[in-house]
Amino acid sequence: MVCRTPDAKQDESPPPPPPPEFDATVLSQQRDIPAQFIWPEGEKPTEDACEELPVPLIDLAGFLSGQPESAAEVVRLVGEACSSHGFFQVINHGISSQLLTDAHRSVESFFSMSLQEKQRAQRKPGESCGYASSFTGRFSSKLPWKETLSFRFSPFSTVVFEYFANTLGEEFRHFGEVYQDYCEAMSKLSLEIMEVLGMSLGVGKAHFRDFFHGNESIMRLNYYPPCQKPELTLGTGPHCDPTSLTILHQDDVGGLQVFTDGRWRTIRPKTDAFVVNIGDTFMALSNGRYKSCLHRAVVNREVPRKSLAFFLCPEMEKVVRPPNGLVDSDHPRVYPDFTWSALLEFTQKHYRADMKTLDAFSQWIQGPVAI
Ligand SMILES: C=C1C[C@]23C[C@H]1CC[C@H]2[C@]1(C)CCC[C@@](C)(C(=O)O)[C@H]1[C@@H]3C(=O)O
Ligand SMILES: O=C(O)CCC(=O)C(=O)O
Ligand SMILES: [Fe+2]
Repeated sequence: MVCRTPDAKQDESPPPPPPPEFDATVLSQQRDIPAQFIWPEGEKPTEDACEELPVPLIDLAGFLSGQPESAAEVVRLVGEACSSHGFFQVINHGISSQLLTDAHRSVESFFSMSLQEKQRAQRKPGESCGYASSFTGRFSSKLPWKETLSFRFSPFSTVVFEYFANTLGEEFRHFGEVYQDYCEAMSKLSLEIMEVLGMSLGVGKAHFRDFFHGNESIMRLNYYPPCQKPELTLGTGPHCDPTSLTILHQDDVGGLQVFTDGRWRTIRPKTDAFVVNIGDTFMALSNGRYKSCLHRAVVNREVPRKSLAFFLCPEMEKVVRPPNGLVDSDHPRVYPDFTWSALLEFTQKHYRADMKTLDAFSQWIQGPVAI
């Protein structure tokens, strides 16, 4: 593979020095926010974005219990949503409300710890897992107003449980238990959704479920502290998820916005629903039929916001290629073969994920070095 460096994407002029640290307890109180957190004019939050985006609310009960008529309706609604913007919500998904409550409580207790304690899990440069207080060491401008804790999940292992016990210590055992259970439930739900996606694309129930059977996924806890200048910054900047399928649960605060039909609109939180969206890797697997859509998260002056994101990803070295049924003379291949390990490395080392990640990556893996 011949690699070339993608075009410089930011920081054309020398940026001011980054703030030493994003200590939420200090920064949330400040009337003025450091320059590195101020986003450019065209990317700042817009007031009209509070309008609600109508995304289908899909009741999975009938599909999960094998009722053919409900299943057909689920398949139709999911297919429609994924062909237009790739976002939908699911209810009656089989995840217990107790597990969700525990998962949100644990987010609260983790991020309420002192910066020093959280930094025991500090994310290392070039790695996608660990604790990050904003991305002060990683990017030098357009910093997100958030803290995150990310870790890997793979079925048939206790990798999440071990991560908490080994990285943070025995006293974090309980977090490990909660998130091991949560990730197992998310992986199961994502494979069920893969059945729906396979049926809606006409390649059969098993194709994508089998493809993701041994997934190597990422779980991310997002914590957005209050900000005294929310109109100047973003919690998560505009991006399409490079991963395959995202299952998001947001608390009742609100802040998720999606860009469709030329404008930003909000997906309001619903306690009993998960927000599901197609990521770039699934867009490639569907040969461009299903859309990975631009979204972001805004912050507010008053209260912290929490969200739990499970990013379904294929096994690292599995070739991402659409099934034969989705490729023909009317539908030639849109993206080259690639592995998730290469795309992940691209987003961690060479390119800051945005709305063009997949196109930039496709060029990068195919293109010769430009001299
Ligand atoms: C593989 C990943 C990279 C990011 C985390 C997962 C899936 C989504 C990506 C991300 C959230 C997209 C927005 C920008 C980003 C830098 C962020 O704000 O967190 C992205 C993640 C990352 O690179 O850490
Ligand atoms: O917190 C949210 O609502 C969205 C977060 C997000 O898009 C992400 O982590 O990829
Ligand atoms: Fe996202």
